[in-house]
Amino acid sequence: MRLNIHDRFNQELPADPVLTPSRRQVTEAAFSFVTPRVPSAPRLRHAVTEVAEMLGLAPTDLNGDTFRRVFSGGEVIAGTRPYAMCYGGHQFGNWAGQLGDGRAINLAEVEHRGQHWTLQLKGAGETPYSRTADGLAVLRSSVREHLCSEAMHHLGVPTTRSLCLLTTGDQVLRDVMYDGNPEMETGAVVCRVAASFIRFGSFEILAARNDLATLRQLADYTIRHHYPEIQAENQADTKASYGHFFHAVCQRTLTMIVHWQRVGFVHGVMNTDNMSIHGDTIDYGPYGWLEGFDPDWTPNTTDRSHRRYQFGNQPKIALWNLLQLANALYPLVGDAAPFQAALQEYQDDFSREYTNMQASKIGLTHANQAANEADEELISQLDTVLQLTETDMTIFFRLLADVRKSSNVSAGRDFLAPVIDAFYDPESLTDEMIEQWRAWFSLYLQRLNQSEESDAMRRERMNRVNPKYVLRNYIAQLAIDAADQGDDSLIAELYELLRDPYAEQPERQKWFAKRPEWARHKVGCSMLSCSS
Ligand SMILES: Nc1ncnc2c1ncn2[C@@H]1O[C@H](COP(=O)(O)OP(=O)(O)OP(=O)(O)O)[C@@H](O)[C@H]1O
Ligand SMILES: [Mg+2]
Repeated sequence: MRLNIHDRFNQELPADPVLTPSRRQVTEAAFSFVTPRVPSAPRLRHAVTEVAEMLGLAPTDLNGDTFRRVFSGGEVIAGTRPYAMCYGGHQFGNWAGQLGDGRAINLAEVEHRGQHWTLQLKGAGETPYSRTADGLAVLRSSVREHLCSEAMHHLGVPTTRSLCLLTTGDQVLRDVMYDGNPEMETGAVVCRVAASFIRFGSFEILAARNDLATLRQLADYTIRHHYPEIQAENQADTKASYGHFFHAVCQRTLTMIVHWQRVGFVHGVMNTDNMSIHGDTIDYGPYGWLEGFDPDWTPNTTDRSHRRYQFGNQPKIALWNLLQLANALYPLVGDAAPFQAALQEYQDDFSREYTNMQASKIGLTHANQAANEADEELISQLDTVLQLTETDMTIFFRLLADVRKSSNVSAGRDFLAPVIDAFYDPESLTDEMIEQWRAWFSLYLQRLNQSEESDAMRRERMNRVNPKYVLRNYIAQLAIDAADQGDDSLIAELYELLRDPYAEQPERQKWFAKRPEWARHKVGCSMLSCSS
């Protein structure tokens, strides 16, 4: 197994001089060197050939002993020095001080085909940032992280990738529902891959400590390697470059959030330590997928009372998080204007991009123009009717593509036939609800009939925007239950399914189904805790 190692982060930025994993505050440093824990009996459970190829690995490497040892933490790649990054963060709206990679360990950076990738193990043991926890991860949460990273990538959502999932052979104690019933679970490690794992909190911790020298070093480093176009344009004016950097992060974050809302993804813990400066989705913890279309829904039990991170709040929370990043970068510039301008632009652009995305989900085209008022009305009314009775988001939008321009909505319920499978209980639709749906469909059909486009063409366009298959909460749980019994076939099957989420895949139609009743209140299917 050969990787083209080209480390930069741990070469160019200041290191913590202490080399033990003793828990501590780490100052004037961007990271600490650490050694991954050696697992007792590592076993490869699933690997992604496509990510391996992206890194320059051969498919045959995946089955080798070296691969198993390196990506379970048992062997350090020659010439590399693994490290944990120092960062802080705002958790649920409050400043939490130093957090850092408590169980993530960066192995190395790899250069392949002109691109740089950082390899990071999650769950490979203690670091100076582990605080009161053990540095480990369990199979349950690792299956979720591994499958969802790849599913999101194939949905077209910016995300960290996942190279592989291994179990360590060690047991890990976890209290899943924080109710005083801890149990032993199977330990696991995932290898994540991203351009870098620099987070909003990486800057916040340095600003909070007023360590402007390291803050500037980190900002310069990030711009130099990850936003080189900004450096090129602002050679003579580094202050301006920090503002441009912030602007670029705002725009990438915006893109990521619009995608989340498009596919019905709820992150669950949008703390600033879980926000990537690349606009990648990072930290697949208590995330979930909207099943019934309910903007108030959050899967995270820790957030049950405040619902800060519910689906409908995600755009606003991203803005709040960006404001924290602006505060952290401000001392480097000393002028609030560029930050305010970028935040304002985020809001303006967001509302336009969001409406356009929603319009595309119902098949409207605007030939590069913003949606007009009538279309906005159509979109907002849909939001209301979707919530009349429990209606599956993914299934509804996918089936909506089957509606014909010639449909007759004047009487009866038949006009709902194309989308009827999206309703959890079609019997619960009252006459009044039917009339609301009828009103919406009449407007919708009027709008569709303003266009010359054929039903087939519109359907094709809509099916590229509305996935057929997403990693429903209960589906992930089925894969976890099987993996817990040693059977990884469902992980492999779901990985294949989710590689092509917009395709019909008739042979896998059983996964195009509403959440079954048994999963409605089952832990892991509708409620997720942060215990992972
Ligand atoms: N089992 C654990 N051992 C040590 N530290 C942990 C553990 N679980 C979480 N942490 C730390 O607690 C903080 C918040 O955790 P959070 O759940 O956001 O992250 P995470 O799931 O561990 O990781 P990441 O953000 O890297 O995906 C982070 O500093 C994280 O490293
Ligand atoms: Mg995290």
